[in-house]
Amino acid sequence: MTNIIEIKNLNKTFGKLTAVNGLNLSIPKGSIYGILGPNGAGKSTTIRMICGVLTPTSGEGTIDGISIYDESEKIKSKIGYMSQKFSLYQDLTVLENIRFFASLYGIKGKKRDERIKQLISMAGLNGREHQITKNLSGGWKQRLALGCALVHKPEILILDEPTAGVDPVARRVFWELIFMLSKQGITVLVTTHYMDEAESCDYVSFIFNGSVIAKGTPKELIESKKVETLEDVFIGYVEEITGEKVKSSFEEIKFLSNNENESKSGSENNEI
Ligand SMILES: Nc1ncnc2c1ncn2[C@@H]1O[C@H](COP(=O)(O)OP(=O)(O)OP(=O)(O)O)[C@@H](O)[C@H]1O
Repeated sequence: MTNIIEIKNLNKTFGKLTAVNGLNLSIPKGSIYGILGPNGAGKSTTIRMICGVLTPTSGEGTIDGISIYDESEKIKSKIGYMSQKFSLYQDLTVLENIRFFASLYGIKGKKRDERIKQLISMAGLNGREHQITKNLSGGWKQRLALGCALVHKPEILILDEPTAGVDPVARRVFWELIFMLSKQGITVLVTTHYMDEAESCDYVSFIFNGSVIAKGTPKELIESKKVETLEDVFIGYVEEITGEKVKSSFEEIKFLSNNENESKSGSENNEI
């Protein structure tokens, strides 16, 4: 199987902080590849280096054979990127947003109009073309952002927590779109904190402290740890590395919040 993304021993430091530390990733063409990891693990920093917008401190990386150091313009034409913030112009209409993204990639005239029609239909936005973006619900904004990310027909779609803050129905619809795009041959790289989404990926990598600590298909990972779910695998690795029981820290949180509640109700009582 050909790997469309190859990352070897990638590092990124910000001053004294090492955000990405000897990271390796091999992403097969046409796959849905999930990156999981706690907050601050280095997921977004890795993605920014893959997209060619952040220069690595050291290490190697190629996107479809193109070095991430040399030819960021060529890389950008191959990648569609969507972040959790959606990067849409809130005061523009649906159509104007897609047109704007098309103009960024130099897509004009008949080709642009045909492409916009396809994307509106793919995202299920028919009838909403002239709505102002800020009036759309989170789920519609998300699908519009996906349409904008696909306007230049990229081979790779990179999604950084694309479903953060949208409701379960919108999440399901969004993932149906991802599966459809994957069937069309697009490689999808997605970061997520949702384990059900991770289990929908062909492969996943767990990132912790800037390094990949485990990778494989969801099934392989679950079997290797002899547990029930990917969440159990994830928690197992975090416990192994930190030497701390995640369960007990949840208990501590519960204990703390109970105390907080007690003192809150106590102070309310005092006020009465
Ligand atoms: N431009 C920057 N300057 C300084 N530190 C940064 C910068 N960007 C990221 N970091 C730090 O690098 C570390 C990794 O951050 P990153 O955003 O890659 O994590 P993440 O895994 O995407 O987290 P999250 O799940 O919260 O999005 C964090 O400690 C973060 O504060």
